[in-house]
Amino acid sequence: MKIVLAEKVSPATLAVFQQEPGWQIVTPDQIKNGLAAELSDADALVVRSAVQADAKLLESAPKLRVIGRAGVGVDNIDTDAATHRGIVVMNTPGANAVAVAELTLGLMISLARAIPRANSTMHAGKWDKKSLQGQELRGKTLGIVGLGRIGLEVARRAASFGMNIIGYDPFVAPVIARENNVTLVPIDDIFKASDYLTLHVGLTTQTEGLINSTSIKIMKKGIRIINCARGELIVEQALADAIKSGHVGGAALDVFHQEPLKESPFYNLDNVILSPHIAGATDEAQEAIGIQLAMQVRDYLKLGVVQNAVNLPSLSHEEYKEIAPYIEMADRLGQFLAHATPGNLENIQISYTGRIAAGKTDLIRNAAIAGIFSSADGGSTANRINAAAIAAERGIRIQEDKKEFTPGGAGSVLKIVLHSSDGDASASATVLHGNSPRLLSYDGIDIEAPLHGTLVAIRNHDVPGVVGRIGTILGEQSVNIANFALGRAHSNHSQRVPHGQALAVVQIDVPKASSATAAVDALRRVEAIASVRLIELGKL
Ligand SMILES: NC(=O)c1ccc[n+]([C@@H]2O[C@H](COP(=O)([O-])OP(=O)(O)OC[C@H]3O[C@@H](n4cnc5c(N)ncnc54)[C@H](O)[C@@H]3O)[C@@H](O)[C@H]2O)c1
Ligand SMILES: O=C(O)[C@H](O)COP(=O)(O)O
Repeated sequence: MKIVLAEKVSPATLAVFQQEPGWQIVTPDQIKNGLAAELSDADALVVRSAVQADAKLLESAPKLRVIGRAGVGVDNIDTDAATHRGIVVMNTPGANAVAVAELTLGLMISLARAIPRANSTMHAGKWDKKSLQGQELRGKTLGIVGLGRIGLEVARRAASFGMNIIGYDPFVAPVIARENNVTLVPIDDIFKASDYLTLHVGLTTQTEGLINSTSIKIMKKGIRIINCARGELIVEQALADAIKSGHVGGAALDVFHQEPLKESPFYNLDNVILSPHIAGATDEAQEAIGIQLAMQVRDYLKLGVVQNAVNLPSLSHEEYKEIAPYIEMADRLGQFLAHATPGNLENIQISYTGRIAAGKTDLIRNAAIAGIFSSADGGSTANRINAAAIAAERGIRIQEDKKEFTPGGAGSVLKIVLHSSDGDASASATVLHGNSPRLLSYDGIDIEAPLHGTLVAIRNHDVPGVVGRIGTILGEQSVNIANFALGRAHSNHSQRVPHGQALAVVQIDVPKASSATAAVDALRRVEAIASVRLIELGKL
């Protein structure tokens, strides 16, 4: 495996990767011919906030499977382009929350007590005591926009200063706010009531330019604004103008539209404190982030475990372990069904029944689609990350339904129905003995067959002698049978399979048996034959 660390990460990050025998780790100082060239054979890319992992850069990384963001914000990564290419993007939520919260409190106190100016005047040999009288935080109103991991850490600390805390976050439960002494209010009330306003939201189309000339106008005179989230949340010129006019009493900014900051409307404004995007940069946070990210990237590359992905729902290690056999089963079921089904695909219907229906099913869905595509077109680039996106691009509709509880305790069953130009085809499967994928039905005929190795699916007339002849032909061709499963059509079962037909799914010990299957196909009483080879895909 080749891991490219495009930005400085803690030594602990490197140590995790270095423990893997044979893994090549490229550190930022070893990147001599540009990042794009380095990525041409890389499996993983690790970035912080400076490197722009855009669509163009990703084009130069044909083997890339994962981008690890050592931190929280992923606005420097084109996650759509990554998803399209089947690349998982993962970050380390929460690992730097305390670091950012502590700097936020530090900046609030610095604004209240003009600590930077006290320091610089002293270093200039001045004793400027008279101009340095400040205010207390106690009793002031703090408005927090974004009550996620960082926002709540800020709230807890601000409460100990005796501040009144109001917050705005449309996605937080009132109980969480209450438990952290935060009163939830509409965003305009945050602007109107806050003495201090701190931003802790990610950069999205909703949050970009949140602080602008219009929102500033309704803010309380003298408000102080702290931004340790993303520069683009603030229209910088509007804030600088409001500070110059005295409407805004001060600002402390850790993040900017352009980083590194080269020129700024905030330069030389006395009551503006600037820091170079250091809110998350503490020894403790970087150590925690580095170890967490390296382990996530390693586990994904080695085991396929997807943790803290931003382009797929996150799974804990335990959740992943539970659904991993169903992911594999879905892939094989998709392959089986697509191989055995002719026609142009229009619609894929995936039904989850039992325990799997209660959990996160995106990876199972994507694996099923990837399996279908891998059989349908040999050169498919669909994988378990991008399969649903590729289906959407191809105009293939995906329908999903879930039934958590089933009468009779049938366990977890996945059913796929392919609607194609030639009609419908369906198959269902489950996992037995912990990790053995089993076919349960095909085209409405119940059967119980292993979903691995090389399978030959044969539809024949349900009359005596056919099964024996199939066995004889395979034997004559020296094809050993590993498993022979039989099922029969019942009336009202399937329109595709008329009553009086049977299904045999034969697992054979050779990867190909063209002459044997041709001989079986030639049997007078065999209605149809489809040869299916299911490949052991391993983990992602
Ligand atoms: N300066 C730094 O070094 C630094 C370090 C870490 C994080 N950050 C930034 O801080 C941001 C917050 O980090 P976090 O770990 O708390 O993330 P988080 O995902 O835990 O919290 C973000 C919160 O914002 C809320 N939210 C989303 N849209 C909103 C909207 N329109 N209005 C109000 N709230 C909204 C979400 O519900 C969530 O609770 C990150 O996205 C990142 O950009 C900066
Ligand atoms: O989103 C984050 O985690 C912060 O912006 C930290 O960015 P950094 O890794 O470049 O310090």
